[in-house]
Amino acid sequence: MYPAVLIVDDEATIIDSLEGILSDDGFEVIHAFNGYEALKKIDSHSPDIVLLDIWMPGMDGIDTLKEIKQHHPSLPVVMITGHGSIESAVEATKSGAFDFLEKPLSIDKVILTINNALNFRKLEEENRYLRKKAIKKNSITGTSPAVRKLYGEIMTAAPTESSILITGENGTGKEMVARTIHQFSRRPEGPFIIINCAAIPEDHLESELFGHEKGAFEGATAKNRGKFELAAGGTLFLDEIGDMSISTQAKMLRALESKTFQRIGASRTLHMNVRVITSSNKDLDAEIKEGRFREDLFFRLNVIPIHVPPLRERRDDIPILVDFFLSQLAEKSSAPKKTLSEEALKLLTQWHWKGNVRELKNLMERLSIMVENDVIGKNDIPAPYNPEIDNLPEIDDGHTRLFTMEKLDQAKAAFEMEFIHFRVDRMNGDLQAAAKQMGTSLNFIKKRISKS
Ligand SMILES: Nc1ncnc2c1ncn2[C@@H]1O[C@H](COP(=O)(O)OP(=O)(O)OP(=O)(O)O)[C@@H](O)[C@H]1O
Repeated sequence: MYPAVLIVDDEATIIDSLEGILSDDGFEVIHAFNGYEALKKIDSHSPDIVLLDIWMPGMDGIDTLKEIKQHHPSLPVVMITGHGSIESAVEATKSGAFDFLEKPLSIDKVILTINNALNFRKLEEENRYLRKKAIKKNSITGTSPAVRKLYGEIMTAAPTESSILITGENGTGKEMVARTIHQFSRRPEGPFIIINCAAIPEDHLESELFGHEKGAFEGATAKNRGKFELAAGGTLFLDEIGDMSISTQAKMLRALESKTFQRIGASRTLHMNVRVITSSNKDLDAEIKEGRFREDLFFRLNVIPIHVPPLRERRDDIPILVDFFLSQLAEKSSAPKKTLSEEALKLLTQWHWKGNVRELKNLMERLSIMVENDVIGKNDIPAPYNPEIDNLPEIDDGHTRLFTMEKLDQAKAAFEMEFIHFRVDRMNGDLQAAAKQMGTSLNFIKKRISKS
């Protein structure tokens, strides 16, 4: 299919000559003599690019451009201008024109500009596609009322510029929520920068956040841009904010209030252009009471609070998450997708999931590697998730000791003792029950135990 170019000009001679040149170059050409006709032709012919004369009677080029951009924001528009009309050119740029062609038109320049615009559009489309894919990959799986409520909160908060504090236990998906907010924010094309306050030594955190000049402190051998600069135009996600020291908290508050900051060792003040999202798995109210977290900073960060509930409070999501992770793993390893038997799934929906979604994700990875069958059964679920499978004791020491024995009888007896004690412990000291389980008599056990 040939790319379609819409030429909009009130001068028939310009249209004729451009039409001739572009048709010879393999473009499909459509024309319009004024802005109104152009808007109609865009709707009826869906051109790939518009060449638009800036000076036209009636609706002029700038007004037509504004209308086009309002209804077709991704359609590239190249303005055709008279020589030296700088003011109109500036206004057209502000209104979203892709480029300019100056009259008298040069054929080579026209073709080059059209191709640039078409390539740019293709790139933009690719970006949009990749972004959609990223959103899908990062999307919060789950249909429980808790997750639906969370989605609602994310969608309300995302398009604002307010600070957001995300709370929730480890592994509940706080980072994922922050990424989703960024993707649906007003700045999705901007960077999403993460800094984990707990993972960075206290004396490095300030320079990581604000950057430093060469020589600002011992070891600062080169200038370094901080995360506030790197996140410009995008979102800065401060994970585990509860671990930030009081002195860094003070600097952070100052920066957020003034919307400016300085690199360490610099005199120049930089303007801050970031959306700040923070997260914490600590109870910040308690931290404030203990004097470890500044209340004024908390209010600054907590303009919109979002709580991510633990997995045990949204067990309905477990089957969906299991299916989601198993699909993801199958895709990654190009192997057939595994499923969980009903009994196996039942076991998992009963577990308390202290490590939340991360723990579930890790278990699915482990099972998909360890289990050969396509259906993962109840017996494949390991301890401690499966109460019917014993949690084996730490036998390493005993193991070594048994293997240092030379005589088989001696090793057998030693093993027997360990085994009996272990089984009796498992039955909370109930010798009768342990004997039954082991298939021996009560007397036999008693004798053995009295020997030890
Ligand atoms: N609802 C969900 N759907 C799909 N994957 C999820 C979901 N929630 C969490 N995950 C996955 O679980 C893992 C842990 O999530 P994430 O890192 O966002 O949690 P977190 O709360 O930020 O953890 P931490 O407090 O330890 O930093 C990630 O691999 C993430 O992709």
